[in-house]
Amino acid sequence: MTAVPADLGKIFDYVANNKEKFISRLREVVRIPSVSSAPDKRDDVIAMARVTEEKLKKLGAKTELCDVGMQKLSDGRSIRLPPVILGSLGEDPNKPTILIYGHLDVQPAAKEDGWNTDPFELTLSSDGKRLYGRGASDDKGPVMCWLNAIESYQSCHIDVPANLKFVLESMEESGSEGLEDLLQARKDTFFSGVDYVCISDNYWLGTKKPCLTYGLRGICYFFVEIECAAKDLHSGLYGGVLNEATSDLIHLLDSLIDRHGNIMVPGIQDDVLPVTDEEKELYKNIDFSVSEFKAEIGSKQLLHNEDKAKILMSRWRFPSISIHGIEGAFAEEGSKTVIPRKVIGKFSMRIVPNMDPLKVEECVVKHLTSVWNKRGSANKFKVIMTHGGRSWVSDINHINYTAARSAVKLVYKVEPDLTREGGSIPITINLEEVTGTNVILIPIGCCDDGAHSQNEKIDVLNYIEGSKLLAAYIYEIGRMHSKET
Ligand SMILES: C[C@H](N)C(=O)N[C@@H](Cc1c[nH]cn1)C(=O)O
Ligand SMILES: [Zn+2]
Ligand SMILES: [Zn+2]
Repeated sequence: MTAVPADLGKIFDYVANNKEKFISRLREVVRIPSVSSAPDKRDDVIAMARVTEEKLKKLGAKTELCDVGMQKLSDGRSIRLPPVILGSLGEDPNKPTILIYGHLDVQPAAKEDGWNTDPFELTLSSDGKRLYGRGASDDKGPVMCWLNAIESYQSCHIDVPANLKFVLESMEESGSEGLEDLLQARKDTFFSGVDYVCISDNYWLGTKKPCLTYGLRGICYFFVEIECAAKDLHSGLYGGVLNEATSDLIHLLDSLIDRHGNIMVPGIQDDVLPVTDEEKELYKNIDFSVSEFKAEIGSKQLLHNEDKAKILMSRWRFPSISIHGIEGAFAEEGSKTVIPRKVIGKFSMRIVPNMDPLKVEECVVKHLTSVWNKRGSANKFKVIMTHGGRSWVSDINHINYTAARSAVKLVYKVEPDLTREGGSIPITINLEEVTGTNVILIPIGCCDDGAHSQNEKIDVLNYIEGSKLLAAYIYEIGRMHSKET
């Protein structure tokens, strides 16, 4: 392994010596419940953007809070979308320019969901190893790692060897509404002259070995709505006299996937590319333990039981459907005997290269309409795709990847695995298209961080070494770019 250059060594020491300060920085932002899917939390989402903008300004960045318009809610109301931060630090024509993307919004979280601590109060575990809180890993922790890295350069009086641009949005967890239009509008201004794009918004494949990620699945999110009455009804008085909305909905949802996880929507598999022999080879060498994976999620049996390649392919390169919930259905404690008047089923399909969200929408709407017509219920039925984002796969031979691999080796002293991921960052492919350059994902947290789940955390080690890693990535881009040009 190569030795750490002296300047980078100083930066690494600064990061290590400022661990408490950097943890406080994360604590301050976890405290803001910036849940993008909850309209009543919109002020907090906006506050989160403002607080982060101030932090960037303090580091000397030029910033702009961009208005991206209004959001139409399902109940007909409209509310303002949170602003997108565009920022830039450095404009030296002799340096490469890195565009950094991250998001400041989080998934919902409540103590009652089964959290052991307040989700919006960053809490250190008693052994001092883990930091619990919503957004600790997805994605406030990694965004703060960028700020920690920049502060470290500046405090050590070491020139940042690249110009940095930032695009920090606050609607990622809700389909990145408004961002694509902003990217198009600023294509020839803010987004021009970018040499590399870097995103830190995903996770290691395991808990011990770092990785770099070159692929993501896309996502198509659906709402299916059934209405059976003008008001909620007493099931003792009205049960047995009408088709209930929830039964109709469950019938529809059950038609989407079979017991083996096969998608039953006609046309969905048509565009999925066959697995090549070359691709099969890639899966053989990846460090992934099926038993550890099963233990982590606490599931006794997986669909593709002990087959490592099949499990990874099911997560990364085949489509899947997940049912997320039913709005309007009784879900609290106790035994309320209600017939809900209207229910909305929420499900999403993860999509893969060569699949088009519009075609997916067409297939799903056609399928559910056909199942609905066969059911012959007199209730009201509506299905809509609320957002659709494409998948993304990148070129791992680009200097962006070479620099990141070298950075991982400098910090973690291992060669990273190159992985794809089943999650979605819908704007990734747009960033690639708008800048016309390569995108890399550098994950900071571990696979067991519990993103979107109860007790989300980031390990102190990952947060601190992650701050070093991003500093080293900037350093390596600066070094390798000047050699290349
Ligand atoms: C991978 C990333 N950290 C993430 O969690 N993305 C979300 C994006 C999304 C899209 N619609 C709703 N959420 C995800 O993959 O679910
Ligand atoms: Zn995220
Ligand atoms: Zn997320």
